[in-house]
Amino acid sequence: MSLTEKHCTPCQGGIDPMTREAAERYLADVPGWTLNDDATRITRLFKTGDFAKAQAVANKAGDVAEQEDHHPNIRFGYGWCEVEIHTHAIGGLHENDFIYAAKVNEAVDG
Ligand SMILES: C[C@H](O)[C@H](O)[C@H]1CNC2=NC(N)=NC(=O)C2=N1
Repeated sequence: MSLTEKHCTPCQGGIDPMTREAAERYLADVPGWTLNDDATRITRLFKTGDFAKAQAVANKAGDVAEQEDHHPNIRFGYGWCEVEIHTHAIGGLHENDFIYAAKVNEAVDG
């Protein structure tokens, strides 16, 4: 099953975040996203060209968050929007983060 066919499941903590090796395998399925230095979060920087398109990306990423009950940090400005996600409950990455990233890609890139 592809990541876009899955749904984020509630994560209450009490489990370990995924390893860097696991995260690197998932990363191959979410083009444009990068892993941070300590493998605890993933980020995608969208270059949009103007403010309205950046705001539209932020809104789409926000809509996916509410649909999936999995919430990113979003920053945007003129010509750019950065979406960053990790699983607060475990202080690192879970499959939910990659499901979220895949759905943002689908919403923004089509
Ligand atoms: C019950 C519900 O799934 C949790 O409160 C969710 C809400 N959204 C969340 N979003 C993120 N990014 N991490 C979480 O641990 C998280 N927890």
